[in-house]
Amino acid sequence: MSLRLSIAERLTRARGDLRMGVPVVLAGAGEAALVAAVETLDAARLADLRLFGAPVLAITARRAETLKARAYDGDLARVVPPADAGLHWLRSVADPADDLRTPMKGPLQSLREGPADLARAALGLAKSAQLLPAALLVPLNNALPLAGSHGLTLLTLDEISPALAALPPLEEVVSARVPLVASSAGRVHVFRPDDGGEEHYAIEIGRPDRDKPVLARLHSACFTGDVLGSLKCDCGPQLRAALAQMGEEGAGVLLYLNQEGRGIGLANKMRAYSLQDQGFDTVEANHRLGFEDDERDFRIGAEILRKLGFSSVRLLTNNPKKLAMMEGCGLHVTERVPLRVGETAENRAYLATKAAKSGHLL
Ligand SMILES: Nc1nc2c(ncn2[C@@H]2O[C@H](COP(=O)(O)OP(=O)(O)OP(=O)(O)O)[C@@H](O)[C@H]2O)c(=O)[nH]1
Ligand SMILES: [Zn+2]
Repeated sequence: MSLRLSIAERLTRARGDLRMGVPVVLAGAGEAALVAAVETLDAARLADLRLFGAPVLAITARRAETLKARAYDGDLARVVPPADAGLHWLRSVADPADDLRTPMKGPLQSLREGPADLARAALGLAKSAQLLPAALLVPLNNALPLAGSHGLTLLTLDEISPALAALPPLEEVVSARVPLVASSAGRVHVFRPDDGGEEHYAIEIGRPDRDKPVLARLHSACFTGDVLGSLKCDCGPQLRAALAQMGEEGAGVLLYLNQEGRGIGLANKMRAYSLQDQGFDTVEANHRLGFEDDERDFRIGAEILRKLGFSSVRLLTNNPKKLAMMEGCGLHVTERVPLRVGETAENRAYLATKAAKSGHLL
């Protein structure tokens, strides 16, 4: 018997560490580094990290573009902080909140030589912890003993990339009857991934025939739209309209996927909203933060539908990427059912941007 933790277990632990401001150790390809997320780093930890060597600051090419830093590594830049750079400087590189008010004084110096694999893994880790994608790396000579003696989580490159890309197996934990306004025959199923990550929910209306295409909706969590009735998006009306249509037809499945803010989390979505108040659209705001337009993993929806016994769907959506993903995951989409509701004066520009830049169908 071995009590050695699996990569999935260490990955989840590493996400928690970074969210608490605790560094982790990444090793591989003859290199190793202490890694900390800039967002959660404090001055004392920064000073401690510096005792191990000179840090490098990894940011995504998206963020580098805004800062006019050279991204020699393609999808990312390894920025060399000036010797006197403190926490404030690091935060200004990581967080675009003050880009316009106090622009960074450049030029930023980026590394051109040497491998960028550790930096890439560090950014993947920060993103998957729903933190700003900016990571401080301090090169190490002797990673293993250091991780062991300080109780730090150790991840190796060969295991981290496939683990970040993999879809953790999901299992249904429980389901129970919940009568809804849309239908008295509602049932909520809770699905839990085996890596301790976010749970997702399936709301089954009626008892859909597993041998026929089911009316289905993949809804991504939107706290502001779904719960608060925000006028900035169309999520709340879409959620209720989808359930109402399922109620009228007597059958359907709505997946409530906890991928807030197209996968960047509520804190980052609020950062994006602040940028939108400075004049950037929904896509530009994500990019300035260092994220892609859409960081969701759409495979989760297909996996849950399959687990529930469905193989073909009539999908309620205006997003062609959701259609392509379902087909790509082996779920047959027999029909796209448009879902255009909830346009307001406040979200008109947002919906127009989704149509123009993200390919949403009108
Ligand atoms: N990052 C970011 N996320 C947003 C913004 N506005 C809404 N969201 C999120 O966008 C997601 C909307 O998801 P959906 O309605 O499922 O998806 P969609 O891609 O618009 O596709 P359909 O509604 O199916 O046509 C939710 O997770 C919201 O929290 C924004 O300005 N920035
Ligand atoms: Zn929304």
